[in-house]
Amino acid sequence: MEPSCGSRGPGPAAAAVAAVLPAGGSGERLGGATPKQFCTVQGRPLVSYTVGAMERISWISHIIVVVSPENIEKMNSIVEKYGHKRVTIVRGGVTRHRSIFNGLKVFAENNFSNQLLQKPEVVIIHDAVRPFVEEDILSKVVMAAKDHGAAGAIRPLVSTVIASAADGFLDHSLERARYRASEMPQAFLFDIIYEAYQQCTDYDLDYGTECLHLALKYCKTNAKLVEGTADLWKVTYKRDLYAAESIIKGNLSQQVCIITNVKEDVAQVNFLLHESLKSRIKVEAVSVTLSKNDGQLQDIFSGQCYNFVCISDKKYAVEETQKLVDMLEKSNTPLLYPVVLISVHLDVSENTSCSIGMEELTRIKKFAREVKKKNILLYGILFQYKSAKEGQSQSTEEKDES
Ligand SMILES: Nc1ccn([C@@H]2O[C@H](COP(=O)(O)OP(=O)(O)OP(=O)(O)O)[C@@H](O)[C@H]2O)c(=O)n1
Ligand SMILES: O=P(O)(O)OC[C@@H](O)[C@@H](O)[C@@H](O)CO
Repeated sequence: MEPSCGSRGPGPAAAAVAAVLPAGGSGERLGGATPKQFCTVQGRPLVSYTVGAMERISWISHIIVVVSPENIEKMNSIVEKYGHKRVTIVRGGVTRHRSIFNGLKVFAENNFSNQLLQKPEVVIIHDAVRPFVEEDILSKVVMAAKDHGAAGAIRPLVSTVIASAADGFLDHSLERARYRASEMPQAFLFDIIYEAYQQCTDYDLDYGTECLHLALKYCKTNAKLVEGTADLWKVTYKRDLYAAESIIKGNLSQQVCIITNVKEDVAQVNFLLHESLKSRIKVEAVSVTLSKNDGQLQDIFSGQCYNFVCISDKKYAVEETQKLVDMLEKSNTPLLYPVVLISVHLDVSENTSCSIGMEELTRIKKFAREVKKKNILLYGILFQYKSAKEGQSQSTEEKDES
């Protein structure tokens, strides 16, 4: 009798999508006492970057992180520290397949927290140690899973695959162009992959490495293969962690948060700067009143943003800048990587003497020397505008030359 492996074909456009992130391994190939998913990059556990990547996608309703029993508390503290939402932590198994199966059960059976989550139409399965996953590939595999029942990201093989004979000599080699590396993310109609796991043998669960194979073997579902990007690789060896750190640093340097107060003309500068930067780097523009919105800024700082442009029209911008530095320090953002803080002081008045502006910049320069010891690179820019009738405008820029 054909297994009841769920219906195929296009589901409702707004159908629920959930993600299961297996994070229950011990990371033997990487070495060290800490399982690789909990190794920190820029002070933040690797798994948190992957959860964050999923959280940035609004149409993923639930994120199930599957960890070994001894790491449940650690995962809970990561979720709390980094403010992860939509996350349910589930107990892992002794193999990856068993962990994934445990993650799926939370939608189908009472899990240990007795919380039954709404069953999604489509479930994404993505290794927690593949932190560089973007919405585009996730959307592609989810749409393909809706139409075909299963889908998975693939990449060209780098090395040729060969088969060795029992005597340790070459038996044959595969024609590399005909084969692909199976990567993650993968996506499935929930009923198909859940049914497949329910029919799995212990051998499958203990020695298998391929979810797409289970859907084919037990639900006769040929997964749609989707070409993925180069950064879908899995952190497996130490070198992969170094590579991940280099990519994360590169990503951080491409993010800036523009902070202004809510006054109209300053907010206008915020808008113009955002528009001019957004085509080149990832920009977040925030208009807050520093003294009133600590919470909002704390969220930004704990969001691991590493570059800030603070635009102020206050008389003494250095006090505003000091407030930001204090909040940055309170946010426990690990300043392992230089934080760039550009303090832009807009001085729109009729009879501003340049001396006041220069005094201000000198104060900022002195402050910059102090905060540089904390790995915060502070720059001050002063924009002075004379009244329109004089038709003059001056801008002076002072950098910390120390
Ligand atoms: N019992 C297991 C084993 C692995 N995984 C997870 O499956 C993903 C991919 O597996 P792999 O790279 O093999 O991780 P490890 O098993 O930890 O690595 P190793 O084989 O080197 O020990 C990882 O996120 C890992 O945490 C899991 O959830 N449960
Ligand atoms: O075998 P490992 O546990 O190292 O990693 C799991 C990988 O096999 C898996 O993530 C992809 O190959 C896609 O199935």
